[in-house]
Amino acid sequence: MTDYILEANDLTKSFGGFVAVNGVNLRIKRGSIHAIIGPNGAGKTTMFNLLTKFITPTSGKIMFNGKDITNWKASEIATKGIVRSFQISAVFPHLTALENVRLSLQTRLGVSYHFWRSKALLSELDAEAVARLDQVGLKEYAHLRAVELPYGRKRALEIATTLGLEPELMLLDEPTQGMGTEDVGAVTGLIGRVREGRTIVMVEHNLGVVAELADTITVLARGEVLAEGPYEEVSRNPLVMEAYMGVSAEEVEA
Ligand SMILES: Nc1ncnc2c1ncn2[C@@H]1O[C@H](COP(=O)(O)OP(=O)(O)OP(=O)(O)O)[C@@H](O)[C@H]1O
Repeated sequence: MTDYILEANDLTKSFGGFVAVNGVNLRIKRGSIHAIIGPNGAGKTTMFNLLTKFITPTSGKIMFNGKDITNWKASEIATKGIVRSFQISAVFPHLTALENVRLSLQTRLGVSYHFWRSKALLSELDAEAVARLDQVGLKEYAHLRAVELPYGRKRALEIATTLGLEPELMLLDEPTQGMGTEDVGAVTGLIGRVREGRTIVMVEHNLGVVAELADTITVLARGEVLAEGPYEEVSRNPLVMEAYMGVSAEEVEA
């Protein structure tokens, strides 16, 4: 098995004449947390959508565990161990936290349509769902409907439903977006806890979160890789500072 769970080779995506991602090479090390950052319009979301197969690349290749998955469908990858966190709206608002997690477990086990046949299976699923909720600090919220949960807890629920699918590779799209300091801390801690035994790729704007969690950071700018490395290294890179602050690399160095 290769050291890299996911690799993008010369990945390009054009929308009409506009090149949003341009010849990007990316290697995600097994067991790591890898963050993709960059200023607005850098191509992060496009890259994320390419890696999770929501959109098809114009050219280039994506390899997962050494297998070419470039032409796989989004629906196929989930059953192969790659799970993308869903937007909050995808957590069913009127189901309870427990029911939401149970649904993800049913999806994993392929029992969506006949789960009602077995009471034993249902209680087994319930026990596992409670364990997942406990893992993300939501056990005592199990019987609240998702809509009743505060924002940060909804994100935790979203992560619990993602975990329910037992992903080998978890892709998180801005996990702390729109959160207050307290929730950011809670979700950062949570990601740190659930990383055990898996690889996490995340697009994240909050550099504090990235500094705390990421082993490797890829900085995108104008659709290309500007820098890559650990936080201490990329945060001192004048090209990165320039991209973020809009001053020239020479000015930054001066
Ligand atoms: N479907 C599309 N059609 C045309 N242009 C697109 C499309 N999707 C993205 N783009 C363009 O590609 C560029 C990169 O967009 P993308 O959303 O990937 O950037 P981003 O780094 O995620 O930005 P942000 O931080 O603002 O979310 C932008 O200029 C955007 O306008």
